[in-house]
Amino acid sequence: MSTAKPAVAVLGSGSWGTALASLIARNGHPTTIWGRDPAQIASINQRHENTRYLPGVPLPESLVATGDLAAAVAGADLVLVVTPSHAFTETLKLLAPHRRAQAGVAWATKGFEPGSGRFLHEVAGDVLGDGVPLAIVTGPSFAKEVAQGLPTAVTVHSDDEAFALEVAETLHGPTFRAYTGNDMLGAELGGAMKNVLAVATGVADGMNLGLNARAGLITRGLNEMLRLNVALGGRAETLMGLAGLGDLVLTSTGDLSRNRRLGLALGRGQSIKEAVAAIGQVVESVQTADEVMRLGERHGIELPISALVREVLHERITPIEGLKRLLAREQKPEYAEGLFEE
Ligand SMILES: NC(=O)C1=CN([C@@H]2O[C@H](COP(=O)(O)OP(=O)(O)OC[C@H]3O[C@@H](n4cnc5c(N)ncnc54)[C@H](OP(=O)(O)O)[C@@H]3O)[C@@H](O)[C@H]2O)C=CC1
Ligand SMILES: O=C(CO)COP(=O)(O)O
Repeated sequence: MSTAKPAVAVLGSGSWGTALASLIARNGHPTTIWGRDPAQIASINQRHENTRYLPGVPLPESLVATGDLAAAVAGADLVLVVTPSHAFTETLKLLAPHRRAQAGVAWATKGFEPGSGRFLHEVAGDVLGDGVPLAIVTGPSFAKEVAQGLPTAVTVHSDDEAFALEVAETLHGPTFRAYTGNDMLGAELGGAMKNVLAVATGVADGMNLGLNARAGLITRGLNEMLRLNVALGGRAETLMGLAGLGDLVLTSTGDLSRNRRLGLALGRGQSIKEAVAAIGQVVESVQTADEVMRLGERHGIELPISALVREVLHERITPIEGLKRLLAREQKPEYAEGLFEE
């Protein structure tokens, strides 16, 4: 009997795709990473380094990079999509005709389909059709730290328990814990919303508003996540775990976060254009803030912090005006009635 581990194709060769591909290759899986930039592909194959997105971090020699998506997925038992949310639908459409019939599809992208606001599991179900095992990988995980082998815990959610376990097993290793769950909606909502909320704490810290303000924003941000999640049918416990609270704390407090850094820059008076250009990588909140607010409006859920982040990101109000509006809100009970009842 063969003991070969399942082959994995990772689609997207930015910082997170490269870090996950490196982890999976180190776990002994034949691993191919697909990207669209020939310079990155050559650098991964020849120097075993992604000089653009993870400079200075050695990658395993067994990791193969290619610019040919069909070739990347031809032998794959599992496909992991790690492109930004704006490229998610397009990447799945490229994948669909080449995916092996038995290969399940997971993704580590955080956000919604821009414009439609659809959840990524809805997009995946639509593009790939029924019967394809789907899973989301999410949780507090900076690419750089994972690539450096620092301890990390994530969670894998799927409606298909066996597939969640398969994906978790592929990722799980000596310094990387992968938990499992079956609340795709809640897990996706947490990963998307924390990016928006991290901008708010970044703005407050950029304005030197202090540690009390930071803790208040994180906690009230969590409350926004919980209320929207419950209205959408997600489970509160998912948001109290790695996919929600865990990632919210990491992204709101860790300066490796691009969304936090965007907030810091805005709080210090930089324009959004300057700040995004200086970061030079994907900053998901810029699109996600609109989609979160559309979801809130559709379901009648008030999201004061997310709303102000959206206004600041569109430069319709300044951070100072945003702060004044938040502080001027009426006094109210901390929790909406029935929030934790299912
Ligand atoms: N970095 C992190 O720590 C984490 C990131 N994530 C999530 O992972 C996703 C990817 O982010 P991340 O890797 O960090 O982003 P990066 O900014 O590091 O890299 C983005 C990558 O996406 C590629 N890309 C952009 N548009 C397309 C497209 N249309 N088709 C194919 N590839 C494309 C870029 O290619 P090119 O260079 O050619 O533009 C680049 O390789 C995001 O949703 C993010 O929220 C989740 C957890 C951790
Ligand atoms: O999702 C992340 C960590 O879990 C990365 O956050 P940023 O996209 O803000 O860098």
